Amino acid sequence: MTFTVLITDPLSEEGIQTLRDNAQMNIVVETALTPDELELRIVDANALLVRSQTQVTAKLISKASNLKIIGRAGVGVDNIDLDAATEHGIIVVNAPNGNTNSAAEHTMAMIMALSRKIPQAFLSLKNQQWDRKKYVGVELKNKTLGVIGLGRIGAEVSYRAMGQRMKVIAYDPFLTEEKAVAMGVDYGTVEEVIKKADFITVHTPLLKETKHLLNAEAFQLMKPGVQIINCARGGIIDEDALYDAILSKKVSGAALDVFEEEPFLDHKLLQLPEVIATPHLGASTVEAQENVAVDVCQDVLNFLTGGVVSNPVNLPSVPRDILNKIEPYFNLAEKLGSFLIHLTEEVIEEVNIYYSGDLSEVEVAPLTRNTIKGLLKRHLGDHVNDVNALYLAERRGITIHENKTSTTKGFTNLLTVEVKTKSEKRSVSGTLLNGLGARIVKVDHYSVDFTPVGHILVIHHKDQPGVIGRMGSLLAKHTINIATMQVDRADIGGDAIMMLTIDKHMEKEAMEELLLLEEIYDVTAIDL
Ligand SMILES: NC(=O)C1=CN([C@@H]2O[C@H](COP(=O)(O)OP(=O)(O)OC[C@H]3O[C@@H](n4cnc5c(N)ncnc54)[C@H](O)[C@@H]3O)[C@@H](O)[C@H]2O)C=CC1
Ligand SMILES: O=C(O)C(=O)COP(=O)(O)O
Repeated sequence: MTFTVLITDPLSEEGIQTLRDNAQMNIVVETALTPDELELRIVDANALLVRSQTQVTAKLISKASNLKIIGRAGVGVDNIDLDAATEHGIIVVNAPNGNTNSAAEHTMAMIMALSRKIPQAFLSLKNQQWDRKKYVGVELKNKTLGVIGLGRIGAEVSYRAMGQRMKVIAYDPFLTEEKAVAMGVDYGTVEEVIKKADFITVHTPLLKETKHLLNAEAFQLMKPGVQIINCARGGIIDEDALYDAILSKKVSGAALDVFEEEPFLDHKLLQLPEVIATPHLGASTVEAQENVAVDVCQDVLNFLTGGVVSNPVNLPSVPRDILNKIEPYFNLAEKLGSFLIHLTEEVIEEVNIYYSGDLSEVEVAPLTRNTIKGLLKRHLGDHVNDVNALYLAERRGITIHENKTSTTKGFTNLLTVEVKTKSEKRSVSGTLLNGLGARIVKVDHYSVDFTPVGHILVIHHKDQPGVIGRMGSLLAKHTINIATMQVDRADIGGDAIMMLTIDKHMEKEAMEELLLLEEIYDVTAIDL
């Protein structure tokens, strides 16, 4: 099988080579496509690789009928419509670690260039002016740097600023006072950071909550003469408010690497002598580009060849050691879901999943996704996958509860899935037997033991002599060979169940004839 990988932003060749080395990958590099051209090219793509420039909109995703994965060679995924990708079952991966250092170094370069007006002085010198008075700067030593967003880059910038003998005060929703002390920074609320800082640098993602985080109101609270740095995302700072704050002299300088609209050739902020800027160069170093391209291409390759990805954005990331423990259960979970969905024809309102024994001690979210994937596939088809299973269930109003219990019923691990509809509750339990793989061991309250593969018949009947023989003869008449068979009953002469695995698909006609047998209440044929 060949996979088409479409690359639409410039990516380091070192990364692309990882893909080229695999004979299954057909690499198409097209870095100058218009949005209309991209809509045509996306149709054949199985993977799309981008940086910040390609806009991966919901409209584009709706045309991407063969797309399985979007790889972002970098951190920010605000150019990708994540909801649309998730809804279409497309996994999004990024490369969050490879450009941290470069982005932090660029931020420091901007702070130093800003404080000493280096770009302005250079420009003036190039214009044959030897002007020393105009370009008097300020020292960084003993000044306070306010850091908003103390993640990977924010932290690296803080350490470097401390090296310049700056004081650092930071705000991040995940920052505790203890952690701040351990890092050597002061802890503050956004308002405290904004009020106390001589330089303010933002390092958050662009989210609903961070859009225009620095707005007219925030500028009001700042120290007169404050200097502003944005090497994170355009939109975190309200550009109109920054423009006004510079004109009013509240802000004495700003260094911007990113903008609300990119790319551009003309921007009103660049008309102001207090503003220095670079065209989104934070991650533009040889090292960072190599790192992010290698990381993201490796993840794309892993995903397309059935492996596990390291940096999923629209799936919770599970550490490798935990994944190793739960991966063997993926098939069991999906099979239980696929089996159970056949036991009811009513609308499912609730799913309860019980994890017991060994399973009560591990991270089970990926197993829940596999179970729900199995459940939904019968009616929604093969486009249901790990990425969109929970989203699709939620959209259908199905509530899902995960429960961990210590009741193992003698099994070392037991996974029970129960569905509730308006009028009934159906359940199935399975286990992973050492060396024997997945087994279904309970269907509703009946004990059984069979491998959930192939053609399965679930027959509810009255416990009575002769019924098994009549059923066997009828299947023989239709040349249906029984591979395995189990019987269990509630009471002698009461309700009973037969679980059969058969060697071919059960045709409708044979089903109807089985139902004519007076002791048989219902028959469900399941192909797993
Ligand atoms: N200019 C460039 O070329 C580059 C820009 N970036 C951008 O830098 C930003 C940060 O990247 P990383 O540090 O790698 O991400 P990260 O995820 O490690 O850190 C982001 C931090 O922002 C915090 N945060 C979220 N909402 C916040 C809020 N309302 N107030 C304060 N903090 C908040 C998060 O808790 C997190 O700790 C991203 O927007 C990324 O896209 C990253 C690399 C290069
Ligand atoms: O990684 C990020 O978030 C960046 O902003 C880098 O963007 P780029 O890959 O250089 O277009």
